Amino acid sequence: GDGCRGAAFPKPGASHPSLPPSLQVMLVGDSGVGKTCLLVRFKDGAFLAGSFISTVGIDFRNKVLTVDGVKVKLQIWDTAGQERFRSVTHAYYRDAHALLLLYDVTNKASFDNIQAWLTEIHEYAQQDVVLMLLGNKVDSAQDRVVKREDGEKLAKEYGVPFMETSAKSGLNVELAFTAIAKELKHRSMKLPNEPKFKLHDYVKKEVRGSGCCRS
Ligand SMILES: Nc1nc2c(ncn2[C@@H]2O[C@H](COP(=O)(O)OP(=O)(O)OP(=O)(O)O)[C@@H](O)[C@H]2O)c(=O)[nH]1
Repeated sequence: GDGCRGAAFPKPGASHPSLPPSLQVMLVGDSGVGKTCLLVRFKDGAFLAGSFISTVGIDFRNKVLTVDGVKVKLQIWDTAGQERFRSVTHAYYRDAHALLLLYDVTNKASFDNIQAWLTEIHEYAQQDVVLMLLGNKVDSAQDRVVKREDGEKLAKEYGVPFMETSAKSGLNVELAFTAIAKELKHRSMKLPNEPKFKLHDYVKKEVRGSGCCRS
């Protein structure tokens, strides 16, 4: 059965700390910011070029990462950014351990909507949800309208870790999901003598630039 889905983290101090069978990570943000492409890049290492097919409702894929020698199974929920599917996605927030909130650096409106997304997250997600802000499509340097500093400033204002990514070139995609997996793993398995993991510091491993020539 799937009865463990959304199970709470083990109690701190439990004698055998262990990870929940899977950790739910949800991708949210306006339609067209690249949520599906980011997930496909992470899962399959590919970029789906061509026509844009909007996600209908919600979709998910699993990926197992090895974090500090421990296998972490991420169940990644790809939500539809379109307004008409909002009520569907609202129902999933509660079970999310982590949220990746995306905007598109070539689309100002998607950036301006981040505050509304944060309000929605505040309303529907767990209070201790792990949150990260991603500015996607940095490969499109000529079309960029949202400056890196704008993203940084907004993220700082809300105390949210921030990175710029490209699903097209792959820039920082693996790093973003690894950061989330590490944070979730450290939260649920507090091993003795293990230094505290700091997500805000870890995101500084981010590679700067457009990533245009990497893929
Ligand atoms: N240049 C560039 N284009 C991208 C990138 N990521 C996505 N795209 C393009 O942006 C469009 C939308 O991408 P999707 O991943 O389908 O967007 P989405 O956020 O899942 O959209 P919804 O499902 O409607 O919420 C597609 O045409 C992609 O090819 C990127 O990193 N760089």
